[in-house]
Amino acid sequence: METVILAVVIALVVVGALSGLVVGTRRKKRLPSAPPPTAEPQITAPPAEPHVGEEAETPQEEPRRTIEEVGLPEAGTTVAPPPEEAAEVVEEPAAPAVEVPEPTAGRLVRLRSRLSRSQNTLGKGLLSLLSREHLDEDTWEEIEDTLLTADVGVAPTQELVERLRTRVKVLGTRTPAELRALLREELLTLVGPGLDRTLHTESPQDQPAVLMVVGVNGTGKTTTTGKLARVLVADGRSVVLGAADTFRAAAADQLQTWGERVGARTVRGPEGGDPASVAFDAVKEGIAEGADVVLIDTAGRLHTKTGLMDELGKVKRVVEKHGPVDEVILVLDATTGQNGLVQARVFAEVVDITGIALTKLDGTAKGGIVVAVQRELGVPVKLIGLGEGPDDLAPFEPEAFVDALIGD
Ligand SMILES: Nc1nc2c(ncn2[C@@H]2O[C@H](COP(=O)(O)OP(=O)(O)OP(=O)(O)O)[C@@H](O)[C@H]2O)c(=O)[nH]1
Repeated sequence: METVILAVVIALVVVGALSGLVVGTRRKKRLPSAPPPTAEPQITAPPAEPHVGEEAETPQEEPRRTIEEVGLPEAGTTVAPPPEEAAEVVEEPAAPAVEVPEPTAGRLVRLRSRLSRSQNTLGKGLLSLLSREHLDEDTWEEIEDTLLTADVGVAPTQELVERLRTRVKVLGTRTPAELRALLREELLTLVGPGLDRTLHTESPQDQPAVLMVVGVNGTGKTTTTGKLARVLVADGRSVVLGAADTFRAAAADQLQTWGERVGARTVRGPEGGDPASVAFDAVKEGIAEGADVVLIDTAGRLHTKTGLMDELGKVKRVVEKHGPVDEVILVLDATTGQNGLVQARVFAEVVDITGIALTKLDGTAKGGIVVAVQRELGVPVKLIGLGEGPDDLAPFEPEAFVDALIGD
């Protein structure tokens, strides 16, 4: 009986052990077929960690560099990332391409055809009148009218006609070549080949030269300031721009765009802010960064002369706290003729103009304004605008100008 009980117990133990083994194996086999982990992460991030999901889709603000933080390129060079870095800068906000402006030397050669196209009616007209067989009073009157129509001005016209009369008489017979040479010489005398047309872009002090650009809005003042920055950069100078035309926000934007194209920084203030303070800050910035030239674009509203006088006078006085202003360039639109002369007079009463930039000479036959405005102000034309292109501003060269007038 005891043996039977022992056998039963052993049998139960064996069965129990076997069934335990089978269950264990089954459990192990079930593990791989367990459901895969859900997309939801099981571990919750601490509250400070960034969330995933919707928030992850929100683009993170790229830390944008302010213009002050952007390193300026070497003047006159194109900024292109080295090839090995190109792949890394994909995420960078697109930097405006820095252009290499056309060199100033020889610009007038390229632009000369434009000058001839617009101006040669004056020269050709004079030549054909002078070539007439009989130079009677009517012809001399026509010569006078031709000069007045081209805006040469009354006094210079009379002077020129007098000199031509005398010289033609002395000449006796007139060959076309002689007449051309004579006219060229006299026109050149009238334009003033001996005037100092150097743009003073080097300060005698150890600081940037300061150039103020003044003129009535719409004459091409901001455009000329921008083009002038390119002229300077082309000549290897570093430039800071001051957007002191705070009256019109678009003027500051426009100037900044010109500056960015050649890597020049623009100092600007709030719309309607104090122009003198912007001008002051621009010079301060120019000094701080060791720039060669600071160009200040000013507002030219001619509503009241007193207002203009106050504003421009103040800008100049405030800038002069840093040192003297090296140039005050008056921008005049050549197409406005006598009106331009009136503007010139008003500005000359307000500030000491040191040079004239005559714009839009490509759009008028009245190139005689060069002579008239120089006489009016006793100041030389230093720059001429011959188109809307960024490099369509050239230093004024009397010989090239007169040659364009009389044609080849
Ligand atoms: N054809 C031609 N157009 C020019 C020349 N210079 C400037 N312009 C154009 O004249 C227009 C007026 O130029 P702006 O520079 O805006 O005039 P602004 O005097 O600064 O006037 P505000 O911006 O209102 O202060 C622009 O369309 C220029 O492209 C030039 O030499 N020839």
